[in-house]
Amino acid sequence: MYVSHLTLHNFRSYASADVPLEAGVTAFIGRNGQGKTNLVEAIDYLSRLASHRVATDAPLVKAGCDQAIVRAAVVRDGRTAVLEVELNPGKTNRARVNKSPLAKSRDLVGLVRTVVFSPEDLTLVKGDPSDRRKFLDDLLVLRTPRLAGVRADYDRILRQRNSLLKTAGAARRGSTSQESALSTLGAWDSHLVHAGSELLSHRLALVEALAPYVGKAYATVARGASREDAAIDYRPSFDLGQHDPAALAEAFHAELERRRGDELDRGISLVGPHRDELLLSLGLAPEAGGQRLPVKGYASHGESWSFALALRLASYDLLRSDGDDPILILDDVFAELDTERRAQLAELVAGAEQVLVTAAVADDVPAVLAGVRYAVAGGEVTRV
Ligand SMILES: Nc1ncnc2c1ncn2[C@@H]1O[C@H](COP(=O)(O)OP(=O)(O)OP(=O)(O)O)[C@@H](O)[C@H]1O
Repeated sequence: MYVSHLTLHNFRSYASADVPLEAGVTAFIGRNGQGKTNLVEAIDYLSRLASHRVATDAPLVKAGCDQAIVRAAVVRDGRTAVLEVELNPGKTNRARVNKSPLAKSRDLVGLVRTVVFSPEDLTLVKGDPSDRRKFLDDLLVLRTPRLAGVRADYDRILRQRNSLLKTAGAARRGSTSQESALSTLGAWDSHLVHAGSELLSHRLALVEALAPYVGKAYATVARGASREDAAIDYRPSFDLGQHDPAALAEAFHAELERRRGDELDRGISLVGPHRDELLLSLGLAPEAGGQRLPVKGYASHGESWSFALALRLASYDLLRSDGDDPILILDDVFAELDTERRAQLAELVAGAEQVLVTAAVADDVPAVLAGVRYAVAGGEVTRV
């Protein structure tokens, strides 16, 4: 799949932009703050309806405007579809495919699939567990767009349940009647278990599918490493028992019952996929003891970068194994890497159907990624 045309209206720094694109490599080159990332961010936004840089839509709309539009012609198996999203911060976003409105903008998710490498990727390794859960859930939704709804439901249920726990906990401490809050809590337990077990079972399957690709990618990116060195393991917040959905739901429910007192005391939900962790580990060489150590807190800066790249490359390989080449976006990433990792990454991605690169300095883009070049300056995008 590749984007053959990108049009922006009031998106980030662009009042308007019209950029024809091709399959293969395209690099956007320009000094800092000229709007290179804004272009690739727009394409990434179409794939997930979220940005890799900000958590809300407001910063994506040009300052002083109410609405932004991102439109892209996407070619897949020789057929072109025009995808469009209208961002209306504080109001409902709207999406269209070939000018026909979709019932929900969320229905657009997955029609174009991107894998983004960016300097922020180091937080996958060094950041909080929530960064790694988000990595898993973003990938889940790209592979199974229906899960965007399950994920949103789970977050909504969690917020409602947390506020109920606060109310019921306060009533308990104040010795006032908490009966009605507790009976409502029972209903929210069922909702949480229903959405949570579905999310959990898909995450477990995803980690199992992704793990071999992570090992392979790490061995390619980190010199001298073998494919057994890098591992990912899913660490749930309760003992799962069997992994089939019914057994997961039962174990989840039982744990909620068991932790009821703690949850009321603390006024938050302590069990469920929002408390799980994706553990990243590296094996030490046999002469250094051979045991596995978590990456966070132990790995060197270079090893951490290699792991972050391996997670992105593994995502790309997994999405490809589903039968469709995702669009690769390398946003400002070469400046972060040493010459050797730069060359390795470039070689690995050079054959992808479409690779979009941003860089402040043309020389930072390895020669193997020679392709179409655009200069980005002062809001103008010019082919060079
Ligand atoms: N909502 C917005 N409205 C207007 N301008 C914005 C908005 N969001 C970001 N900008 C501007 O866009 C510019 C940043 O663009 P972008 O992140 O694409 O830069 P870049 O060319 O990738 O730079 P770098 O090489 O530093 O990463 C900044 O000047 C910023 O002020």
